[in-house]
Amino acid sequence: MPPFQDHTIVVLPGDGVGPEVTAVACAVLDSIGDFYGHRFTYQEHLIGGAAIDATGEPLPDATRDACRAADAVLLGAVGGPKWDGGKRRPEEGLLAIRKAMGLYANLRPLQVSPVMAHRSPLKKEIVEGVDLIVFRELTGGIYFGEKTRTDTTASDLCVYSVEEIERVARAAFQTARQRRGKVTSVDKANVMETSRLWREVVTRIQAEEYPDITLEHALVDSMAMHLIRKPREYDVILTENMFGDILSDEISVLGGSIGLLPSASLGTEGPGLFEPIHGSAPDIAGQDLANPVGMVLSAALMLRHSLKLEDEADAIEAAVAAVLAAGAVTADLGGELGCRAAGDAICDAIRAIHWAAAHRVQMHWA
Ligand SMILES: NC(=O)C1=CN([C@@H]2O[C@H](COP(=O)(O)OP(=O)(O)OC[C@H]3O[C@@H](n4cnc5c(N)ncnc54)[C@H](O)[C@@H]3O)[C@@H](O)[C@H]2O)C=CC1
Ligand SMILES: CC(C)CC(=O)C(=O)O
Ligand SMILES: [Mg+2]
Repeated sequence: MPPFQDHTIVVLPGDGVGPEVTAVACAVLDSIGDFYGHRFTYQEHLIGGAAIDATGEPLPDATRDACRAADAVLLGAVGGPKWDGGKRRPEEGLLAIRKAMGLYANLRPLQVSPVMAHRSPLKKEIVEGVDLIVFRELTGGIYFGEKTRTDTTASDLCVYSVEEIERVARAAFQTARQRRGKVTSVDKANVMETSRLWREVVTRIQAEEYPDITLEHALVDSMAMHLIRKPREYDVILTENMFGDILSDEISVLGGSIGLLPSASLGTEGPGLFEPIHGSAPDIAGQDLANPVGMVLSAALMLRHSLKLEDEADAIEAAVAAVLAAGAVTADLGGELGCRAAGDAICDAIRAIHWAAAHRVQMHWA
């Protein structure tokens, strides 16, 4: 047996279902570590509402410093009604950690297998075989612009620089090169100046650096409709912060539940941050009802992108596919398992897959 390789993972459970799903992801990582020779050390830190309660701040300095020094960061979710109307908001902590770590590209992949298509509320023939990835710009746009408020008015400023658009566009085009070679850039260039700049920059980057990639532009309102009517036509979807936030929740319906979708937030250097696309789900928090799959698949993305452990990431994805096919699922997908039991099923599948592989090797040698 080779010596264990050590990896330090900062875990930010956050609020609501966050602690439930991050606990499952860590258990799945431990199962993978047992078979592939890795020892994951988890450093838990506060963020969001839990951090406000403990320190008054949604992103304490200790959390920010630990994230910057980690090999990678796993995050559950933040927010909830408890903090609505408060002086500080949990969501500020999430925006601040993304900015502090320079995570400008948020990747939200979706592949709809036949078994997922069967559980989707949309027609099977529309969703089966969907294989797309959203590249959402993550540290610019209206979420980060100046905010003002008087008794009678409120405003949120939307700002994008050429450089912010160029770097996320390059990331999307690079990925398209390894996929089916098509990028759909989504904006609102018929109305918004930031979208006109977005379209000009994306068009130039494609012409100058990625002439082999097919680029099409779509307006966000009709795109919301096309994604439900003909989702198989899309490969890489490139868009700004708020549009990407909204469209990726929409496409989660294609796969049957928002609880299934993972994400990777990446910058040019330094550790990535990995989180499911869903929020803190206060309506089901604390009841062992959350689907942990989006969080577990985020851990797989962490292995692939930050730790460069491709086989280990593949093994988690294979185990998740096996449990979904076996119907070992939570209530959002019509199943009877709780969050913890769904996690146990994934760990069991990892053991079964590993045992079968080892057994085949022995039989081959015999
Ligand atoms: N990344 C983050 O931390 C995010 C945080 N939020 C915050 O979360 C709070 C709740 O926001 P909502 O709009 O309700 O969005 P949400 O994503 O938390 O929940 C929307 C619906 O999906 C369900 N759902 C979400 N995750 C699920 C899972 N893993 N398994 C099964 N069902 C799941 C919920 O029960 C709810 O019915 C808000 O405070 C919001 O600001 C929202 C989005 C992202
Ligand atoms: C809660 C937010 C800051 C953003 C959000 O909804 C997301 O990143 O999915
Ligand atoms: Mg969102």
